[in-house]
Amino acid sequence: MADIIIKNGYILTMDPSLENIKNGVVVIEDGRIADVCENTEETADTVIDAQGNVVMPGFVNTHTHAGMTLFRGYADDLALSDWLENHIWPAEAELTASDVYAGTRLACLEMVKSGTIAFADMYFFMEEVGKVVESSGLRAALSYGMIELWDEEKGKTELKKGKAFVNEWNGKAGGRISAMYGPHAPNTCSKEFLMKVREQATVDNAKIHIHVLETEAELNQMKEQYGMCSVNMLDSIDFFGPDVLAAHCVWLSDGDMDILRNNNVNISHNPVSNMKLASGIAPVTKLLDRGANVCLGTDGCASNNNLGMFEEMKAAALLQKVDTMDPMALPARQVLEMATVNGAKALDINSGMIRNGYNADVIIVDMNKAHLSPLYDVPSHLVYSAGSSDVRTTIVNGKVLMDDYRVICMDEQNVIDEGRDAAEELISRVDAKK
Ligand SMILES: O=c1[nH]cnc2c1ncn2[C@@H]1O[C@H](CO)[C@@H](O)[C@H]1O
Ligand SMILES: [Zn+2]
Repeated sequence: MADIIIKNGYILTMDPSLENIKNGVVVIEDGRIADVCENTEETADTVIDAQGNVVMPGFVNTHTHAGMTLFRGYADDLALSDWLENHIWPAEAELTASDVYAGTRLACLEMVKSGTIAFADMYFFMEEVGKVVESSGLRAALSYGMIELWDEEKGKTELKKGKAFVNEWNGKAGGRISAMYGPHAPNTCSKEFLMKVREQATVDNAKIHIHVLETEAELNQMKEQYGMCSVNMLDSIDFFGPDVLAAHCVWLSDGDMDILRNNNVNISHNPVSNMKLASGIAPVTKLLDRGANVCLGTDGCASNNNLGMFEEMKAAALLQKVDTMDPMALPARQVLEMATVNGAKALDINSGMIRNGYNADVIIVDMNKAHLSPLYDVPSHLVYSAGSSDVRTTIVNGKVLMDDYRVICMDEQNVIDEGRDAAEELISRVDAKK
């Protein structure tokens, strides 16, 4: 007997070797997808009727600072340097472990509700993030954000903290958690420090998560300091490889794109954050044309201001169209791949497709809605018309985290209340310091 059978749904497999099934069945057993077919004789403890729904792989959000939900709407409409240096960093200086716990719970609640099954996080007090991920049932690739700022002593303690986190958390929660090294960016960490991080990551067999060329200011600073851009500098120290997740990558030359592609670097595109902070437009179409693995991320809630992947997909598609002045650029199907298949590849998890043997990380999207009728083309609706609140059911590792709009893995109202309380106290501490 199977654990879960989802029947009568439109199965959007995202598997290039398996066509979508108009009225199909997904069988889940021991955390894995055991069968994808038109009919089954199999029985299960839980049978979900997905009539009028789309059954698809859940989203992978490849760049977040989950705890920053506490700063949602706190400092908007500012330039990135002003935003970060005068508002966010002073506020983060007051953050406590319990704040990050509350903020991350709020983030995980939002992700479960909006169909995200895994996320790549870079922040502080990462043990708290680990605890929240472990109890929520989600998957995550977690990294302690190391900010060295050309201070050798600080660099040593930062790397030590990063390493302690990697050693303790890599592979935790039955493999749902992986731990990465998180050097913040090439303009906040020295070349020497980045070399040490690269070496340590190889020794520990851990991946690396880093911001790369998010702004023109970073590009200019790097040129002044090293006589070359971030990508060339990182390439000169053999930093790149398929184990690197580079967020943003907005200010790339054609040569940079070749370097990223040739080194199989995973690129997390964050269009909403890039638009909100006016960072620029990443050359996504060119990267994809080269065969680079480009996935999607929301960035933190202070620059988005939510963690919804539906919005992110739509923004990604529209932004490429207007940038290239080509309405055929980044079509719906391709942007869905970025949000699922490519994200799973970046985090090296067997998710992102509805395929036999893959992780049972499945979402059910309710299409029986006014704004989703009529329905001609499923990918088109998912990218251009659907929204986070259309997700009905979220399953991760074969466990139902949200069942028919009811969150099971946590107490929803409690998480909202505690997040709000933590934010209020945090900001009053910040104000008191002014
Ligand atoms: O868009 C961004 N660019 C650069 N840094 C960011 C962005 N969003 C958040 N952080 C910052 O990165 C650190 C994570 O450890 C935090 O300081 C967070 O505020
Ligand atoms: Zn970021």
